Amino acid sequence: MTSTLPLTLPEFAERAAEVLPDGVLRYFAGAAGDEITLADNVVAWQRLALRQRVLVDVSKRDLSVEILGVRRPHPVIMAPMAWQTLANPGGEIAAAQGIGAAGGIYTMSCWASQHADDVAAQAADTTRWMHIHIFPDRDITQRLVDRAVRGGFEALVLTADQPVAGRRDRSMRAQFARPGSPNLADLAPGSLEPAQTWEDVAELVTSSPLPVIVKGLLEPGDAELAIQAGAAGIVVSNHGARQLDTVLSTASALPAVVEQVAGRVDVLVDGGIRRGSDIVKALALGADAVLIGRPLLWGLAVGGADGVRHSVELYLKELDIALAVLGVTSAAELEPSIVLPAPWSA
Ligand SMILES: Cc1cc2nc3c(=O)[nH]c(=O)nc-3n(C[C@H](O)[C@H](O)[C@H](O)COP(=O)(O)O)c2cc1C
Ligand SMILES: CCCCC(=O)C(=O)O
Repeated sequence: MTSTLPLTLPEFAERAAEVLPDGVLRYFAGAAGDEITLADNVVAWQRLALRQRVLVDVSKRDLSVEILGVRRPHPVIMAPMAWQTLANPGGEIAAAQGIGAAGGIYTMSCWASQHADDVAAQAADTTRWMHIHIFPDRDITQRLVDRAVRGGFEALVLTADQPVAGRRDRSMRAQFARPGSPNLADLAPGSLEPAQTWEDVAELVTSSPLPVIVKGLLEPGDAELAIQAGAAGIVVSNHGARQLDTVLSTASALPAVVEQVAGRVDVLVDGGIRRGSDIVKALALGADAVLIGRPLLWGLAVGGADGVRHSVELYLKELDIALAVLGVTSAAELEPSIVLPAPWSA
Protein backbone atom coordinates (compact mmCIF):
# COMPACT_ATOMS: atom_id res chain seq x y z
CA MET A 1 0.00 0.00 0.00
CA THR A 2 1.38 3.38 -0.86
CA SER A 3 0.00 6.47 0.76
CA THR A 4 0.86 10.05 0.04
CA LEU A 5 3.92 11.24 1.91
CA PRO A 6 3.56 14.27 4.19
CA LEU A 7 3.98 17.75 2.74
CA THR A 8 5.75 19.24 5.74
CA LEU A 9 8.35 18.16 8.28
CA PRO A 10 6.02 18.52 11.31
CA GLU A 11 3.51 16.32 9.49
CA PHE A 12 6.16 13.58 9.27
CA ALA A 13 6.57 13.74 13.06
CA GLU A 14 2.80 13.52 13.55
CA ARG A 15 2.44 10.57 11.19
CA ALA A 16 5.36 8.76 12.83
CA ALA A 17 3.68 9.15 16.23
CA GLU A 18 0.63 7.44 14.76
CA VAL A 19 2.44 4.51 13.20
CA LEU A 20 5.09 3.72 15.84
CA PRO A 21 4.29 1.52 18.85
CA ASP A 22 4.19 3.56 22.05
CA GLY A 23 7.34 2.04 23.57
CA VAL A 24 9.42 2.65 20.46
CA LEU A 25 8.15 6.19 20.16
CA ARG A 26 9.15 6.89 23.74
CA TYR A 27 12.63 5.52 23.14
CA PHE A 28 13.10 7.52 19.93
CA ALA A 29 11.49 10.78 21.00
CA GLY A 30 12.52 10.80 24.64
CA ALA A 31 15.58 12.29 26.29
CA ALA A 32 17.18 12.61 29.71
CA GLY A 33 15.42 13.75 32.86
CA ASP A 34 12.80 16.47 32.54
CA GLU A 35 13.71 17.03 28.87
CA ILE A 36 14.54 20.71 29.40
CA THR A 37 17.48 20.49 27.00
CA LEU A 38 15.43 18.44 24.55
CA ALA A 39 12.99 21.34 24.25
CA ASP A 40 15.72 23.98 24.23
CA ASN A 41 17.63 22.22 21.44
CA VAL A 42 14.67 23.19 19.22
CA VAL A 43 13.86 26.53 20.81
CA ALA A 44 17.48 27.78 20.73
CA TRP A 45 17.36 27.84 16.91
CA GLN A 46 13.97 29.54 17.07
CA ARG A 47 15.41 32.22 19.37
CA LEU A 48 17.56 33.40 16.48
CA ALA A 49 16.09 35.79 13.93
CA LEU A 50 17.28 36.12 10.35
CA ARG A 51 18.18 39.32 8.54
CA GLN A 52 16.93 39.40 4.98
CA ARG A 53 18.32 41.44 2.12
CA VAL A 54 16.21 42.05 -0.96
CA LEU A 55 16.66 42.63 -4.67
CA VAL A 56 19.74 40.48 -4.88
CA ASP A 57 19.96 38.26 -7.98
CA VAL A 58 19.26 34.85 -6.46
CA SER A 59 18.41 33.09 -9.72
CA LYS A 60 21.34 30.71 -9.15
CA ARG A 61 21.59 29.19 -5.68
CA ASP A 62 24.21 26.76 -4.48
CA LEU A 63 23.50 24.50 -1.50
CA SER A 64 26.85 22.75 -1.70
CA VAL A 65 29.37 22.75 1.13
CA GLU A 66 32.75 21.15 1.75
CA ILE A 67 32.79 18.31 4.27
CA LEU A 68 36.13 16.68 5.15
CA GLY A 69 37.61 18.37 2.13
CA VAL A 70 35.04 16.97 -0.29
CA ARG A 71 32.42 19.11 -2.04
CA ARG A 72 28.99 17.73 -1.20
CA PRO A 73 25.68 18.72 -2.83
CA HIS A 74 24.31 20.01 0.49
CA PRO A 75 25.04 20.02 4.23
CA VAL A 76 22.63 17.31 5.45
CA ILE A 77 24.01 14.20 7.21
CA MET A 78 21.93 11.54 8.97
CA ALA A 79 22.96 11.28 12.63
CA PRO A 80 23.88 7.85 14.01
CA MET A 81 20.82 6.30 15.60
CA ALA A 82 20.58 2.82 17.04
CA TRP A 83 18.21 -0.01 16.02
CA GLN A 84 16.53 1.39 12.94
CA THR A 85 14.47 -1.73 12.22
CA LEU A 86 12.37 -0.49 15.15
CA ALA A 87 11.29 2.35 12.87
CA ASN A 88 10.80 0.32 9.73
CA PRO A 89 11.60 -3.26 8.69
CA GLY A 90 13.88 -1.81 6.02
CA GLY A 91 16.09 -0.58 8.86
CA GLU A 92 19.54 0.86 8.31
CA ILE A 93 19.67 -0.29 4.69
CA ALA A 94 16.51 1.64 3.82
CA ALA A 95 17.69 4.69 5.74
CA ALA A 96 21.06 4.66 4.01
CA GLN A 97 19.45 4.22 0.60
CA GLY A 98 17.00 7.03 1.31
CA ILE A 99 19.49 9.63 2.40
CA GLY A 100 21.86 8.58 -0.39
CA ALA A 101 19.08 9.14 -2.94
CA ALA A 102 18.81 12.68 -1.59
CA GLY A 103 22.57 13.25 -1.83
CA GLY A 104 23.22 13.15 1.92
CA ILE A 105 25.71 11.23 4.05
CA TYR A 106 24.57 8.27 6.16
CA THR A 107 26.13 7.67 9.57
CA MET A 108 25.55 4.08 10.66
CA SER A 109 25.26 3.56 14.42
CA CYS A 110 27.39 0.68 15.65
CA TRP A 111 24.23 -0.39 17.53
CA ALA A 112 22.64 -1.01 14.16
CA SER A 113 19.99 -3.66 13.79
CA GLN A 114 21.56 -4.73 10.50
CA HIS A 115 25.14 -5.67 9.80
CA ALA A 116 27.54 -3.06 8.40
CA ASP A 117 28.57 -5.42 5.60
CA ASP A 118 24.94 -5.63 4.45
CA VAL A 119 24.46 -1.88 4.64
CA ALA A 120 27.69 -1.45 2.66
CA ALA A 121 26.54 -3.91 0.01
CA GLN A 122 22.99 -2.65 -0.34
CA ALA A 123 23.64 1.06 -0.02
CA ALA A 124 26.92 1.01 -1.91
CA ASP A 125 26.14 4.29 -3.69
CA THR A 126 25.55 6.22 -0.48
CA THR A 127 28.45 8.04 1.14
CA ARG A 128 28.60 6.34 4.53
CA TRP A 129 30.30 7.09 7.83
CA MET A 130 30.65 4.53 10.62
CA HIS A 131 29.81 5.41 14.20
CA ILE A 132 31.95 3.74 16.86
CA HIS A 133 32.76 3.81 20.54
CA ILE A 134 35.94 3.27 22.46
CA PHE A 135 34.81 -0.04 23.96
CA PRO A 136 36.21 -1.53 27.20
CA ASP A 137 37.64 -4.20 24.93
CA ARG A 138 39.66 -2.11 22.47
CA ASP A 139 39.74 -5.07 20.13
CA ILE A 140 36.03 -4.57 19.44
CA THR A 141 36.68 -0.97 18.45
CA GLN A 142 39.48 -2.12 16.17
CA ARG A 143 37.31 -4.73 14.51
CA LEU A 144 34.60 -2.13 13.83
CA VAL A 145 37.24 0.09 12.27
CA ASP A 146 38.41 -2.79 10.07
CA ARG A 147 34.82 -3.41 9.06
CA ALA A 148 34.33 0.24 8.20
CA VAL A 149 37.41 0.19 5.98
CA ARG A 150 36.33 -3.05 4.32
CA GLY A 151 32.81 -1.68 3.69
CA GLY A 152 33.93 1.56 2.12
CA PHE A 153 32.77 3.77 4.98
CA GLU A 154 34.62 7.06 4.58
CA ALA A 155 34.98 8.33 8.15
CA LEU A 156 34.63 7.23 11.76
CA VAL A 157 32.25 9.09 14.05
CA LEU A 158 33.36 8.51 17.63
CA THR A 159 30.82 9.11 20.38
CA ALA A 160 32.55 11.05 23.14
CA ASP A 161 29.61 11.90 25.38
CA GLN A 162 28.58 8.47 26.54
CA PRO A 163 30.89 7.21 29.29
CA VAL A 164 27.71 5.73 30.72
CA ALA A 165 24.16 5.64 29.37
CA GLY A 166 21.96 8.61 30.22
CA ARG A 167 18.89 8.15 32.38
CA ARG A 168 15.84 8.70 30.24
CA ASP A 169 12.70 8.93 32.26
CA ARG A 170 10.33 8.82 29.30
CA SER A 171 11.68 5.58 27.93
CA MET A 172 12.45 3.89 31.24
CA ARG A 173 9.15 2.05 31.35
CA ALA A 174 8.85 1.73 27.60
CA GLN A 175 7.91 -1.79 26.62
CA PHE A 176 9.62 -2.96 23.47
CA ALA A 177 12.03 -5.64 22.52
CA ARG A 178 15.36 -4.32 21.33
CA PRO A 179 16.18 -5.95 18.03
CA GLY A 180 19.71 -6.61 19.23
CA SER A 181 22.72 -5.39 17.36
CA PRO A 182 23.66 -7.87 14.65
CA ASN A 183 26.43 -5.47 13.89
CA LEU A 184 27.97 -6.24 17.28
CA ALA A 185 26.67 -9.78 17.65
CA ASP A 186 29.66 -11.44 16.05
CA LEU A 187 31.91 -9.51 18.39
CA ALA A 188 32.07 -9.82 22.16
CA PRO A 189 29.20 -7.95 23.83
CA GLY A 190 30.11 -4.29 23.69
CA SER A 191 29.33 -2.22 26.73
CA LEU A 192 30.20 1.41 27.36
CA GLU A 193 33.63 2.46 28.62
CA PRO A 194 33.66 4.97 31.49
CA ALA A 195 37.48 5.01 31.50
CA GLN A 196 37.88 6.37 27.97
CA THR A 197 40.02 9.50 27.61
CA TRP A 198 41.59 11.73 24.96
CA GLU A 199 44.57 9.35 24.89
CA ASP A 200 42.28 6.70 23.44
CA VAL A 201 41.13 9.17 20.79
CA ALA A 202 44.74 9.96 19.87
CA GLU A 203 45.51 6.25 19.61
CA LEU A 204 42.49 5.68 17.44
CA VAL A 205 43.49 8.54 15.14
CA THR A 206 47.01 7.11 14.83
CA SER A 207 45.85 3.60 14.04
CA SER A 208 42.87 4.43 11.84
CA PRO A 209 43.21 4.78 8.09
CA LEU A 210 39.95 6.77 8.14
CA PRO A 211 39.45 10.32 9.41
CA VAL A 212 37.99 10.48 12.92
CA ILE A 213 35.16 12.85 13.81
CA VAL A 214 34.59 13.30 17.55
CA LYS A 215 30.86 13.58 18.32
CA GLY A 216 29.36 15.03 21.46
CA LEU A 217 31.27 18.15 22.45
CA LEU A 218 29.82 21.35 23.90
CA GLU A 219 32.90 23.10 25.30
CA PRO A 220 35.62 25.02 23.41
CA GLY A 221 38.25 23.37 25.62
CA ASP A 222 37.13 19.95 24.46
CA ALA A 223 37.19 21.08 20.84
CA GLU A 224 40.82 22.08 21.39
CA LEU A 225 41.64 18.67 22.88
CA ALA A 226 39.93 16.97 19.93
CA ILE A 227 42.14 18.91 17.54
CA GLN A 228 45.24 18.03 19.57
CA ALA A 229 44.20 14.37 19.47
CA GLY A 230 44.14 14.62 15.68
CA ALA A 231 40.42 14.64 14.96
CA ALA A 232 39.44 15.64 11.43
CA GLY A 233 36.20 17.12 12.67
CA ILE A 234 33.93 17.50 15.64
CA VAL A 235 30.19 17.38 16.18
CA VAL A 236 28.80 19.93 18.61
CA SER A 237 26.12 17.71 20.11
CA ASN A 238 24.43 16.80 23.36
CA HIS A 239 23.32 13.43 21.98
CA GLY A 240 19.85 14.75 21.24
CA ALA A 241 19.59 15.73 24.95
CA ARG A 242 19.59 12.01 25.80
CA GLN A 243 22.63 11.96 28.07
CA LEU A 244 22.11 14.66 30.72
CA ASP A 245 19.31 17.15 31.11
CA THR A 246 20.07 20.90 31.39
CA VAL A 247 23.37 20.75 29.54
CA LEU A 248 23.59 23.55 26.98
CA SER A 249 21.49 23.35 23.86
CA THR A 250 23.65 23.01 20.78
CA ALA A 251 22.73 26.31 19.11
CA SER A 252 23.84 27.98 22.34
CA ALA A 253 27.11 26.03 22.51
CA LEU A 254 28.09 26.33 18.85
CA PRO A 255 29.48 29.90 18.56
CA ALA A 256 32.17 29.55 21.23
CA VAL A 257 33.31 26.22 19.79
CA VAL A 258 33.50 27.68 16.29
CA GLU A 259 35.59 30.56 17.62
CA GLN A 260 38.00 28.18 19.35
CA VAL A 261 38.36 25.90 16.33
CA ALA A 262 39.00 28.86 14.01
CA GLY A 263 38.69 26.80 10.85
CA ARG A 264 41.33 24.20 11.78
CA VAL A 265 38.94 21.22 11.48
CA ASP A 266 35.35 20.75 10.35
CA VAL A 267 32.69 21.73 12.85
CA LEU A 268 29.38 19.91 12.54
CA VAL A 269 26.37 20.35 14.78
CA ASP A 270 23.22 18.42 15.66
CA GLY A 271 20.23 18.73 17.96
CA GLY A 272 16.83 20.26 17.35
CA ILE A 273 17.35 21.11 13.68
CA ARG A 274 13.77 20.95 12.51
CA ARG A 275 13.60 23.41 9.59
CA GLY A 276 15.65 24.47 6.60
CA SER A 277 15.98 27.85 8.31
CA ASP A 278 17.65 26.10 11.27
CA ILE A 279 20.28 24.80 8.83
CA VAL A 280 20.78 28.38 7.62
CA LYS A 281 21.38 29.47 11.21
CA ALA A 282 23.80 26.60 11.94
CA LEU A 283 25.87 27.39 8.86
CA ALA A 284 25.75 31.12 9.57
CA LEU A 285 27.09 30.47 13.07
CA GLY A 286 30.03 28.65 11.51
CA ALA A 287 29.05 25.00 11.20
CA ASP A 288 30.27 23.29 8.04
CA ALA A 289 27.33 20.86 7.94
CA VAL A 290 24.53 19.50 10.12
CA LEU A 291 23.45 16.13 11.40
CA ILE A 292 19.76 15.45 11.68
CA GLY A 293 18.43 12.81 14.05
CA ARG A 294 14.82 12.14 14.99
CA PRO A 295 13.15 13.82 11.99
CA LEU A 296 14.83 11.32 9.68
CA LEU A 297 13.69 8.45 11.90
CA TRP A 298 10.18 9.82 11.42
CA GLY A 299 10.79 9.74 7.69
CA LEU A 300 11.94 6.13 7.95
CA ALA A 301 8.95 5.14 10.08
CA VAL A 302 6.43 6.76 7.77
CA GLY A 303 7.84 5.80 4.39
CA GLY A 304 11.00 3.68 4.56
CA ALA A 305 13.75 4.75 2.17
CA ASP A 306 11.33 7.00 0.31
CA GLY A 307 10.29 8.66 3.54
CA VAL A 308 13.89 9.45 4.45
CA ARG A 309 14.58 10.80 0.97
CA HIS A 310 11.44 12.91 1.04
CA SER A 311 12.19 14.30 4.53
CA VAL A 312 15.68 15.34 3.45
CA GLU A 313 14.23 16.92 0.32
CA LEU A 314 11.82 18.94 2.45
CA TYR A 315 14.76 20.30 4.46
CA LEU A 316 16.57 21.13 1.22
CA LYS A 317 13.53 22.81 -0.30
CA GLU A 318 13.17 24.96 2.82
CA LEU A 319 16.90 25.71 2.83
CA ASP A 320 16.84 26.75 -0.81
CA ILE A 321 13.82 29.03 -0.36
CA ALA A 322 15.37 30.53 2.76
CA LEU A 323 18.57 31.41 0.90
CA ALA A 324 16.62 33.03 -1.92
CA VAL A 325 14.45 35.11 0.38
CA LEU A 326 17.43 36.13 2.51
CA GLY A 327 19.25 37.32 -0.60
CA VAL A 328 22.03 34.75 -0.28
CA THR A 329 23.21 32.62 -3.20
CA SER A 330 25.54 30.16 -1.48
CA ALA A 331 24.98 28.05 1.63
CA ALA A 332 28.73 27.83 2.17
CA GLU A 333 29.01 31.62 2.29
CA LEU A 334 26.44 32.32 4.99
CA GLU A 335 27.83 34.90 7.43
CA PRO A 336 27.26 35.20 11.20
CA SER A 337 25.84 38.70 10.64
CA ILE A 338 22.72 37.17 9.10
CA VAL A 339 21.50 35.95 12.51
CA LEU A 340 20.68 37.96 15.60
CA PRO A 341 18.95 37.27 18.94
CA ALA A 342 15.25 37.34 18.15
CA PRO A 343 13.16 40.11 19.69
CA TRP A 344 10.48 37.51 20.51
CA SER A 345 12.93 35.67 22.76
CA ALA A 346 13.79 38.63 24.96
C1 LIG B 1 16.72 6.82 18.83
C2 LIG B 1 18.07 7.48 18.87
C3 LIG B 1 19.21 6.70 18.90
C4 LIG B 1 20.47 7.30 18.94
N1 LIG B 1 21.58 6.51 18.90
C5 LIG B 1 22.80 7.10 18.90
C6 LIG B 1 23.98 6.32 18.81
O1 LIG B 1 23.94 5.11 18.67
N2 LIG B 1 25.17 6.97 18.87
C7 LIG B 1 25.25 8.33 18.99
O2 LIG B 1 26.34 8.89 19.04
N3 LIG B 1 24.15 9.10 19.03
C8 LIG B 1 22.94 8.51 19.00
N4 LIG B 1 21.82 9.30 19.03
C9 LIG B 1 21.97 10.78 19.01
C10 LIG B 1 21.97 11.29 17.56
O3 LIG B 1 23.11 10.84 16.85
C11 LIG B 1 21.96 12.82 17.50
O4 LIG B 1 23.05 13.34 18.24
C12 LIG B 1 20.68 13.46 17.99
O5 LIG B 1 19.56 12.63 17.79
C13 LIG B 1 20.48 14.79 17.25
O6 LIG B 1 19.40 15.48 17.74
P1 LIG B 1 17.94 15.51 17.01
O7 LIG B 1 17.35 14.16 17.18
O8 LIG B 1 17.24 16.57 17.80
O9 LIG B 1 18.14 15.90 15.56
C14 LIG B 1 20.57 8.71 18.98
C15 LIG B 1 19.41 9.48 18.95
C16 LIG B 1 18.17 8.89 18.89
C17 LIG B 1 16.94 9.76 18.84
C1 LIG C 1 24.00 2.28 24.29
C2 LIG C 1 23.45 3.41 23.51
C3 LIG C 1 22.53 3.09 22.39
C4 LIG C 1 21.99 4.15 21.53
C5 LIG C 1 22.06 5.56 21.96
O1 LIG C 1 23.11 6.17 21.95
C6 LIG C 1 20.85 6.29 22.31
O2 LIG C 1 19.78 5.67 22.44
O3 LIG C 1 20.93 7.53 22.48
